[in-house]
Amino acid sequence: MDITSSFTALLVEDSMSLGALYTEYLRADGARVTHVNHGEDALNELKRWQPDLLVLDIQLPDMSGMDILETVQQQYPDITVIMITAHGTIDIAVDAMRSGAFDFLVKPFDAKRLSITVRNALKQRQLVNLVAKYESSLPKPHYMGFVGESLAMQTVYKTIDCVANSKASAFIIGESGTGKEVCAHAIHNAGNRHDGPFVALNCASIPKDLIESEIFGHTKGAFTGAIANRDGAATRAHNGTLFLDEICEMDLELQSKLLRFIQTGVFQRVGGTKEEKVDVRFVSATNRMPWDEVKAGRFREDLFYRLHVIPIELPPLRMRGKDILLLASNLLKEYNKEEGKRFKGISCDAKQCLKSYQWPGNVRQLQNVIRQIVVLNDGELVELDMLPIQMTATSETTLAKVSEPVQQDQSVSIAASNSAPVSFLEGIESAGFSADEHFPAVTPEAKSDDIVPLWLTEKQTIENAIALCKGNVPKAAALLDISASTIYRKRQTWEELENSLSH
Ligand SMILES: Nc1ncnc2c1ncn2[C@@H]1O[C@H](COP(=O)(O)OP(=O)(O)OP(=O)(O)O)[C@@H](O)[C@H]1O
Repeated sequence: MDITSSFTALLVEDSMSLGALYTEYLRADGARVTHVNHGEDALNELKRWQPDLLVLDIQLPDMSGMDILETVQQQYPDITVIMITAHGTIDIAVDAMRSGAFDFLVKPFDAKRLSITVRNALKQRQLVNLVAKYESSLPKPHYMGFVGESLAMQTVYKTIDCVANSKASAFIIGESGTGKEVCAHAIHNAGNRHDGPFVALNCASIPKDLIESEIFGHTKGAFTGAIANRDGAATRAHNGTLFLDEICEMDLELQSKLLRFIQTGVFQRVGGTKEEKVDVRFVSATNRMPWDEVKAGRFREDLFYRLHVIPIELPPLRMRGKDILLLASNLLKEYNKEEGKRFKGISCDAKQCLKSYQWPGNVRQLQNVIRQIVVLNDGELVELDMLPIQMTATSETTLAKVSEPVQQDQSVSIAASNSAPVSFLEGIESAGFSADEHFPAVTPEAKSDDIVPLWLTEKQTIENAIALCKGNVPKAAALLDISASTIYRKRQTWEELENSLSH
């Protein structure tokens, strides 16, 4: 609808005769007009409905028009305001324009003068609306901590916008490093709970026997080491968001306690007898296929339905097209600054390689690659030979597969078909190398004692990295191109393996 041919106006003018006259002028211009004489009445009207146009006298019997303008600017910024002023108050009218009024009219004025000002105001309003509509339809290159303007990411941003204010549980799935934690923060920050707490709990990194107390808290003496009462994540997240990362790693027994809490908002601390009630919005994430976990009996079906109300799928980086270069440029700028380097851009060859690589470790891996380039090289342009060797090898796709088993335990993780798990040797062979070129052939003389189980080799590699990083697990994880939680998970598995071997 053309706003200039039919619009609503609220006229605030204390003189009955002038009010009637201006009402006539405005009606002749196509307005549906409501006229009030007092500031208080104007504020009450604004609470009930918002006009396209507010024609506001500066001097009112009960308050200044400037006070009403201030309220309108703060609470109803979309309303276009025209001030009406007497000769003696022109300075105030100029101030009003500085405070956001569109224009002012000096009394007395005729119908034509009012009509021109109203037309201009409505045209400007129409243009502002048009620009806002156009801007909202443009791809956003940045959104709530995300960088990316691909269609796949725009869909994610739109979903987050839609669900942010809801209390419905959101369930984020995506490969490791795709930004699931960024997404959880975005849901919290974009919604009406953003002033409340955001509490994240990694279900994979907390030992099994501590996780219940981490979620629900404990009372003093509940178990050895519980020397005082302690709030859990549920209490701390009251009126905010509780982010359950790697939810599929949660112990089945605890899943049933969590289910009750999600259904009722009520829980008991470990060792406690009192029930507590909180108001929490749940956001969960996993890099596994949750339904596969349900089918395998590792994830409760009823819990799945409670948490999986709004699914949000983060696409792998290799599916995000131009976002790869957008992210790479952003990271290059950021790391340049941090490391005091002078890189200005990326060569065409290097761009090509970045675009065609499969990125099994997703954005986290891209961060590591760009960081390595910036730290290890000098120059103004990122050249092809600065990229890690596995990226520049001729068959990038296959080599990406080769690196995958080292990335993380992917036996049931989400992976596109072109990066399905392959064993290390399979990968080497399919990359066009014979396994013999890389490893001594297994001759009859080879003793079985010489062969170390793969998990032990992996354990040694990871422990070496942690030692080199002086015990800093997140740093070691970043350099190993895996998530810290993968390390914690693996530690738990090794412990279980070692226990079973020693018994
Ligand atoms: N679209 C993006 N734009 C900018 N940074 C991103 C984006 N996606 C991820 N990141 C960054 O990549 C890193 C990994 O992201 P995040 O921890 O959210 O991934 P994840 O999917 O939760 O990984 P994991 O499953 O291994 O825990 C973080 O430093 C995050 O800030």
